[in-house]
Amino acid sequence: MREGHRFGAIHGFRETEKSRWSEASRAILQRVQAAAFGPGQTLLSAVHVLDLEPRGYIKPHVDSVKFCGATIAGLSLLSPSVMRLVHTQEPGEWLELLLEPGSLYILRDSARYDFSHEILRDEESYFGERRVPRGRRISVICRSLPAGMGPGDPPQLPPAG
Ligand SMILES: O=C(O)CCC(=O)C(=O)O
Ligand SMILES: [Fe+2]
Repeated sequence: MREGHRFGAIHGFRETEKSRWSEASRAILQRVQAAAFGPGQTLLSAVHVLDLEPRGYIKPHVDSVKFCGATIAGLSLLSPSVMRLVHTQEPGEWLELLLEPGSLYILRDSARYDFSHEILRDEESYFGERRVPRGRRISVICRSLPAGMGPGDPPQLPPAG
């Protein structure tokens, strides 16, 4: 489906966009949104749900500025995983995040625009010396809208390949 914002970067996955949630899930999403977004930010109306199989991974990419604003907030569920950020101009500048199940990462401003993000495949899934075996991972991702776009004008994404 809609993967125009990082075309071809994700392997071994299925995904959907979801606007309707149970009351219990809405309460969690509200906590995520309160933690990640400022009052001046408008969110994409649908939340992105990505289901990555144990052998699935995400290659380095920067989400397209056409489809996503300054903030990306992702809740990781089920398997732990390692997210690596690499500066797009200075590849020697990088860092890794250990995404435990139930953890929330927030990529904002420079982390969102100046660094690529990726989820390491099982064979490369180490956090420092620590091996982080990959199982199925589900992420629930909220994004702000690009500036100047209203929530009623969802961006037209190209069809998935
Ligand atoms: O699964 C994640 O946490 C990140 C997904 C991602 O980078 C994307 O959909 O652009
Ligand atoms: Fe991304």
